[in-house]
Amino acid sequence: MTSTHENPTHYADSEVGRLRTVMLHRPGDELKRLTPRNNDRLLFDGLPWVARAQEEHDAFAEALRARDVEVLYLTELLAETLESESARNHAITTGLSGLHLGDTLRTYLSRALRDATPSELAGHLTAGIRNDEVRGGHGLVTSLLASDDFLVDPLPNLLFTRDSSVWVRNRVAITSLAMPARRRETQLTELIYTEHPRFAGSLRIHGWHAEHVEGGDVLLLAPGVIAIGVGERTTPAGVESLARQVFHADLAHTVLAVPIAQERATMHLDTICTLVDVDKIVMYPNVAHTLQAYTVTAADPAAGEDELVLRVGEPRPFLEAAADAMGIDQLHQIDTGLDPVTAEREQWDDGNNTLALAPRVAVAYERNDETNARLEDAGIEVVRIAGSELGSGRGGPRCMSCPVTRDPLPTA
Ligand SMILES: NC(=O)NCCC[C@H](N)C(=O)O
Repeated sequence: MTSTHENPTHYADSEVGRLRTVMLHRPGDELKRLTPRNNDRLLFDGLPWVARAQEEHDAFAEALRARDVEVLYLTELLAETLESESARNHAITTGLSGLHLGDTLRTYLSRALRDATPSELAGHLTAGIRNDEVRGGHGLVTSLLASDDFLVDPLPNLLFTRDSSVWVRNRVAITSLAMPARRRETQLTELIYTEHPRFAGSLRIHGWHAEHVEGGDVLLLAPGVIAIGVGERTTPAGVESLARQVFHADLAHTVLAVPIAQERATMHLDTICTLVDVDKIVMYPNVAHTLQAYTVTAADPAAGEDELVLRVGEPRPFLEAAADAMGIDQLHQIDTGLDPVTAEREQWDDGNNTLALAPRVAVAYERNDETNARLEDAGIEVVRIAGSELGSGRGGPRCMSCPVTRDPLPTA
């Protein structure tokens, strides 16, 4: 294993503590699977020019390394994980569990994948397997499926590592993705966190089979305070479940459940707002005044009961509820764009989706001129990256990064 060392500390208690280690996924062959007929189902708005997307992503990774951030690549971690035989067996069994395969084809593919090298297997699990790529083993299912049907779906949204796992203090939450096109991603992140030596012994919360929670909805507003968007992806039951777990493990004292419109433009809370300082948030102004939050805290279990009781407040304006929970006078809002149309365009282009590298330093797509100018006016250093091709999957710097280690912020 060359790219990683064993058992370092993994920890994140905020959005803005100095970023030390991040997991990215360099876009690969899975993006070459996108066609005009499957891109909607696979949650891409267009067909990215893959080589350019890779260049843009390499520049993103380089900008992080230039700030002394350790970059881990999901595919490298996966290939290293698959060196273990138990991990290979598990990955093959779960990867081929779809009922559309049938027993004959499943057995054939399973034998073929057992002969693959770890990096070939990682490639098949991420780029998928098309019917016409199967040589031999022909049976009823392969004959009846169309030649370009996928036997194992590609995972083009692996690019958005934010969504498939979240570190909350020293625990990692394996999320449970709502959209069928993304569900298999968390089988891979779970495998990495279970079997890769770097993560051996990591404590866990949640799981891919649990209520839907996506990482893009989870914002670590401050140590002990977590905002969770509830909308197209994370469900009310998902928030309840995660809140219970973070309280039970003493990872947070307050969860803010934040309803967001169930639309593609606002698929996750981090498409609407992200923190750029301990008390500054870049936010889509068209929703800022209507965004509400339910403040959730834990009460002691009733006598004779084990289960934590969740105390749920009345809905309040999000910015007020957040400032109260964070113990600050005000959470200052920096608007995306100057007028509603620019704001709508820049929100769509992930202007709100920044990745903080430290308090007052954030990575942002260069295309969002007005948002970036407003961030700079507010004293934020903006590290601009290109995203013309990366953006076709509808995610920005925050979506494309899973912080594994950030320096702790002092508790308020
Ligand atoms: N946190 C995020 O907003 N992630 C972006 C996910 C984009 C992806 N194409 C999706 O629809 O899930």
